[in-house]
Amino acid sequence: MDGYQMMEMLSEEFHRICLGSSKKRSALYSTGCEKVNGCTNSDDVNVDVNGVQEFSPGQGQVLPILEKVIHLSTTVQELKRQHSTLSGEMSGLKTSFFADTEVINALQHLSEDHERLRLKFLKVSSERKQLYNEVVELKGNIRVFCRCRPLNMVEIGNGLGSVIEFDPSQDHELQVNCSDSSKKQFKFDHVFKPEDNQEAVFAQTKPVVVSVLDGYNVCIFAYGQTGTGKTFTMEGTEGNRGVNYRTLEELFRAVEDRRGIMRYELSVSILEVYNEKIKDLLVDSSDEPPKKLEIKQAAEGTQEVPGLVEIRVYSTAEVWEILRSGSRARSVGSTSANELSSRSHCLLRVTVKGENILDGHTTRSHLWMVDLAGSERVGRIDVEGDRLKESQFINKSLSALGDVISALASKTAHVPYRNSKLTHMLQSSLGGDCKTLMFVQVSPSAADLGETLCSLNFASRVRGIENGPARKQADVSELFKYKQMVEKLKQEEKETRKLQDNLQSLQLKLGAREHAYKSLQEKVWTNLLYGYSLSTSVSWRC
Ligand SMILES: Nc1ncnc2c1ncn2[C@@H]1O[C@H](COP(=O)(O)OP(=O)(O)OP(=O)(O)O)[C@@H](O)[C@H]1O
Repeated sequence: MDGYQMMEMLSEEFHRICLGSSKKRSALYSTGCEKVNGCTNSDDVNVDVNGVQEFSPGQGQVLPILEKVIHLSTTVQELKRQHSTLSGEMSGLKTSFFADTEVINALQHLSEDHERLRLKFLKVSSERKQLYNEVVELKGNIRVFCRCRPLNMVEIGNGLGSVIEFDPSQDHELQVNCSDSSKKQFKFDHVFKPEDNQEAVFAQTKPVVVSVLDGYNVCIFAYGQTGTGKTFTMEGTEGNRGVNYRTLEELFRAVEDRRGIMRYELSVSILEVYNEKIKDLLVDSSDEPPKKLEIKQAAEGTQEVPGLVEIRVYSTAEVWEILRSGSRARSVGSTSANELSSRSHCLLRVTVKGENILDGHTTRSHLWMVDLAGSERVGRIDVEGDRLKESQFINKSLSALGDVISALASKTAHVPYRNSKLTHMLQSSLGGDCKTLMFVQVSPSAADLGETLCSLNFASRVRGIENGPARKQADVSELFKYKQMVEKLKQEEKETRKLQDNLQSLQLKLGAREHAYKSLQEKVWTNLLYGYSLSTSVSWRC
């Protein structure tokens, strides 16, 4: 029972007792009713002239009533005292609250500042996005990196030397020593030497992958002969993680960085294209035959694969396991796991849903990371039966990919996406505003010279059409200017975020004070009302 309920009960009790007492007095003095003989205990009964019995306190009850009256008077006094203390507290709080005009004014200013900064931030964000996009575009929407693996133990043991030379002053060039003693020069957007590690590779890749958070579709693929390091570059190993894992790690980092401004949802799918059939690598197909997956055109013009598993990911910790399980499923059912892996295209798709908290703008974009099938020519492998069929499918899809990239780079009206499952699936992420990055992987071994030249020629065609030397020359100074602008905008973005945090904490403080004030006010009013009614009742009844 709380204080108010107790007061209420006491008030009723008091009222009942007083009413009984007053009725008794009236009966005694105005109607002349007589006390019934023999009724001497405390529950005396009076009988009026009409024979109606009425409860009335006898002499033995007067004392308890008086005691109760005294007790109630004390309670009322106590309540009055509490009320006056609370009133005092309330008026003190009222004074301090309203006297604190500085805080109120500061909050008003902050509120205005917040609105101004919010608008500025939206403008700056959209400029940043635009500039960032321009920077990536200036570098080329289709970019080609070349990575050369080190000679392996077998090659060294066989006394094979490297046919590839790197000029230390040229990050973008390599030279191949041909068998006829001639030299062939190749130029790419970046060349990674055998000693370049996974960090160095990702440092160059990062600007492209982050575009997916701004709503751009991105496609990265590793192309090259079997054993040249496509899987090493894309997947890597537990202690030497590749582009796939590092990309997700970077995306989580950037998502955290943009918290409070953008809300993101990241999910991953892993699939394989083998002999022009799509297989979901995140489905356990050991129990039942795998579901047939097809590419469908969605209403908004994007390509979707209905039924493809998408796993929502929240942190890098769970990503590695998902990537490993996808990779394990890739080799299931193969008599020679490594060979099958090189005969299929493995695709990791990251779907990013973004929402700008400030203006409600939403985006949905895909980032594809593709470990392509080995590009070696049919002549070098077994050309009978299933292997011949596999090789034909691989050749067909790789040349379809080459055709698509060439068509995009030369801006022809028709882009032949539908010539293979691979290019059809990647349609929404190749061309237009999308960023494409190709890793051409090569072996330095003299034994692989022919394949190395084939891969480098293919990659040069992909790159050459898009980035003519004249355009690249003109872009360098512009690029520098844009880089500086992007840095400045990033700084402004940081400051805006800091101000927003300050405003938020001030708003919280104000809310807490308002709440305390309101609850105190309520308490005072309730006490005032109950105390007043009780005191009135007591003084009136007494
Ligand atoms: N840059 C590198 N540094 C060190 N080791 C490398 C590098 N690139 C490749 N390797 C090693 O070479 C071997 C073959 O690499 P990997 O399996 O990645 O080639 P691949 O092109 O994906 O082959 P496949 O087409 O069969 O899938 C692996 O043992 C890998 O660790």
